[in-house]
Amino acid sequence: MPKEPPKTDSVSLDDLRQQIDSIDTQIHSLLNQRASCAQQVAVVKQREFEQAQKFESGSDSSSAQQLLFYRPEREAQVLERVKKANNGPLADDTVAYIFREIMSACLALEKPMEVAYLGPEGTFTQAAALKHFGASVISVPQATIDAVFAQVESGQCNYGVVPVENSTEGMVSHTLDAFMNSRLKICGEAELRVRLNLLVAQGGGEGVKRICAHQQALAQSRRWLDANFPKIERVAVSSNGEAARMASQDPATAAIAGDLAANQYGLSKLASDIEDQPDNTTRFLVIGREDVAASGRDKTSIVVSAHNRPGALFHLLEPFEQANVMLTRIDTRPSRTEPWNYVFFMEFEGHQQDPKVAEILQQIEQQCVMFKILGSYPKAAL
Ligand SMILES: O=C(O)C(=O)C[C@]1(C(=O)O)C=C[C@@H](O)C=C1
Repeated sequence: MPKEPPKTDSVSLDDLRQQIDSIDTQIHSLLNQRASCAQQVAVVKQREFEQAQKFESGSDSSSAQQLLFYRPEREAQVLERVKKANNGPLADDTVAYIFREIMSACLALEKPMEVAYLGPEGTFTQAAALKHFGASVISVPQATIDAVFAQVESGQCNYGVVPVENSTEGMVSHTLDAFMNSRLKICGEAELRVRLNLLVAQGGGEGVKRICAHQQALAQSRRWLDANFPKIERVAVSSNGEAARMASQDPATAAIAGDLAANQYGLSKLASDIEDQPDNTTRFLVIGREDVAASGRDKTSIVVSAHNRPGALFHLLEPFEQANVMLTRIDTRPSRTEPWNYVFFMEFEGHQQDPKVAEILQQIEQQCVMFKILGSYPKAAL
């Protein structure tokens, strides 16, 4: 329940502004104290990394140490803590968004992060990347999901963001397939409420001959388009961002895209919220090269191929029931090794280091011809 605003009978506007100025001075000073702490954290991480390397070079251990500035599990814990401790009047999510940006700025002082995403600029994937990492990262557009994987694999970008499923249209099979041939790990997830607009160049709207969008956006607004523009040609293009770019250059082209793309290309809205499902949401995965430590609110994703025998799927699911662990998703994809052979993408609650989850993983591995842990990562906190 929002709190009642305090009584203001005897307070003047000047008094209140003076109070705000004084609070801002304190916030400002605290922000810089926090930033300076983060700078010291970076020095400590560097020192610990060098010590671990020295120790390793003296032993025959082959585990490659990495210097990690971005700590997804710590960020998730900070966001959960501020939400829990919040007494208002600001909403929990609002407070979390503010702290998201504070951490993003602090991390950029430790090390500027480059994050590849499925572009071009203005896509929902870019919006998801900024929502997850905050605005202080350098976001680097890529033309395809494979290119996002390649940028992170080669080390050119620190992390990547790719779409994985939509609440109206289901899974993004290309992303699941890309994991099959990749050594990258899932380091996080982000959810984005996808609000679609019909966009045209400034001052346009008359004489629209085609509506361009990614095929998912066309599918997500199909009924609205049938009702409002039944006779206008629909053209599937590589992304909504690309559709927006095309609309900005041609008054006969309208685009379906989100607010980020509308702002990016200076387009006007002919209509907003045109998605057929009012809670249309897309889920994205953050990919990186390292395993993530447990945050206390985690998920684990695996991809497996079971021995081809009766009850195979039943036996894969049984350990979850026995351990009372929530399976949050299961998808089937062709294995691409031989016809009519399938792999299962499974996602469930808990971290691979939790003894309960470790036991499940062991049981599943015993039943599989192929078994791969894609990663354990914090549940979306925003
Ligand atoms: O705690 C750390 O390891 C930090 O680097 C500090 C901090 C933060 O600003 O709170 C910044 C970046 C990390 O991703 C996590 C947290």
